[in-house]
Amino acid sequence: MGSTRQFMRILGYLKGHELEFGIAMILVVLMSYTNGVIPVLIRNAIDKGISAKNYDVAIRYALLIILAGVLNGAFSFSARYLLTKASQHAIYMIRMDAFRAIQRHRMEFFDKTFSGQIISRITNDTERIMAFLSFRLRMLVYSSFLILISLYYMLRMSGRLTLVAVVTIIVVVMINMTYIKKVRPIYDSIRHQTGVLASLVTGAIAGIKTIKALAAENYSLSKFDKDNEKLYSLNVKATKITSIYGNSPFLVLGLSMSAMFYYGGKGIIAGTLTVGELTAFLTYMLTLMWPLRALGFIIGDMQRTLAAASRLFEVIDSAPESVDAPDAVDLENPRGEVEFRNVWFTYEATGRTVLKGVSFKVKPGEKVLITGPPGSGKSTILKLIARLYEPQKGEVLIDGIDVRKIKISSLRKIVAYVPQEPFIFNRSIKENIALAKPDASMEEIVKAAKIAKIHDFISSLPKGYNTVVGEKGITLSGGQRQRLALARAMLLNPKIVLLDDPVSNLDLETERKLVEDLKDILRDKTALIVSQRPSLARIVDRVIVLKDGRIVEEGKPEELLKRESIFRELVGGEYGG
Ligand SMILES: Nc1ncnc2c1ncn2[C@@H]1O[C@H](COP(=O)(O)OP(=O)(O)OP(=O)(O)O)[C@@H](O)[C@H]1O
Repeated sequence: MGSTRQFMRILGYLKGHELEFGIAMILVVLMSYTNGVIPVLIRNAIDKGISAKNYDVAIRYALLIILAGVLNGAFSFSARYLLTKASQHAIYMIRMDAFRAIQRHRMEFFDKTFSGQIISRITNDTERIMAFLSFRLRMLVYSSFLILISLYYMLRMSGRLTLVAVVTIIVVVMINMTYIKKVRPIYDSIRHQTGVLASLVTGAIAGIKTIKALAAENYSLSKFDKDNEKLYSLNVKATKITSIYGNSPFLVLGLSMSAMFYYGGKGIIAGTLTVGELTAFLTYMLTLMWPLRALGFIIGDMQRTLAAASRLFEVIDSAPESVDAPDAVDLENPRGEVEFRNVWFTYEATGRTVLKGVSFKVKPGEKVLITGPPGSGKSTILKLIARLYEPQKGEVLIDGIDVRKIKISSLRKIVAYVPQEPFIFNRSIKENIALAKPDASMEEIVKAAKIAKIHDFISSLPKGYNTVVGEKGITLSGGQRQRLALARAMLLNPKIVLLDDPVSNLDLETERKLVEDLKDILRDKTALIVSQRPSLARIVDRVIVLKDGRIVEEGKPEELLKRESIFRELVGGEYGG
């Protein structure tokens, strides 16, 4: 039942190309006919032409055989073209749907799902559906009709020989289905193992500096060797099964042809069968061999195509339709006030409660430093304001409105969130800055870069804003990455800025400069900065100290430093320098 639904849903993606698909299927049926009729033509050529010594008739049938072959080729070419075109379009639509759905998914989905699995949905699973629509379905229809047409003509010639053919058909299809069942898990392991090797190589390349620095090449090599060996053994195993099962249908064919010779020969001697008819039977067996093997393969593999479809559709269906609540509002002219009211939060992936009744209020334009030991929940606070996650209990409010009631498009303009390790895409600097507003003018981009104080650096590059950064472009230093991320955040002129550890991994001098500039960058903005670095305390109005998901201290930095405080302990003697 579920399978039929998946199947119909796949076919549904052919919308707009139904005519091409329909014509292609008719052509496939015609293909089966032109192929299935050839043995009959051969029979006639022999019986009515050669045996009757009527060469004109023999030549006429020979020409008809050629015509059938030419038509078969033309039908095959057109059907393949039309089907591939229609199914490529269907796959294009499925991929778009899947990608759109993936983007709509909540952060919890990415916490729980391996990225490799998501990639596999969009690549392997769609490929499988594609193969089904363009190739397997064609083969299924072609083989089924060819078998039916052949059986029809065979039955008209000899019931006994047809019985031999039917037994052969059943045995060959069953051998191929068994083969697929046996070899499938091995091919799955091969695919998995190839993935393992690929990720080992990726890891080794990404971590090449560390590997070389630690002289860990041999360890890396022996790990690779072990997995490579596993892949080798699996391939040998698969080849063994393929050799056995790949050849046994020919043995069955040989036996059945011998049976046909036996019964057919007897028939010819008794005058109940003609030489042409026996030749036609033997030709049918040879013609059917390939379609029979394909049929076994397709039937054996059908369930997997449907499983791939159901995995893919699940990713599509489980994505929320819209992140906006029906009564969500646009927040015009925000003041920039942030408030947490008794917020409790647990990450679904681990079930750990990381915020336990957090309440605080940040006034418009106020700058707050959130500090505390590692893992105390500081970054989580920022993620809740940006609504990457939602609290299970309590409320996060902006200007007194629950963030869940603010349209996400509006929230993204008001709140700029710069994560701890901002991702730099392998594109131009211009595109990297304009991520949140791809149609931003050059003026806006330059303005944002100037605010983040990275304009001078960009201008000094030979290709300026068109310089490609990231993996295959120039490599940015830690400070430059942070500033690029800040420029990206400033582009929409947000009222609230959330900075997650902006100075981690920076050397002291770069840190000093960035902190100094942040004073300017954050002017007129509400800012929440997560950091354990004391330098940032100099530019904030207030400090919130978090420990184990609870606020344990709050106050002006200079006041906290004067008295015995956790903050003073955390900062030690570093503050003020
Ligand atoms: N996506 C996630 N899924 C599950 N657990 C998470 C996730 N993100 C963070 N955590 C866990 O939640 C706890 C709080 O994390 P958070 O990043 O908020 O702490 P933090 O105080 O910012 O830490 P640090 O200073 O080390 O960055 C940590 O124990 C962390 O391991």
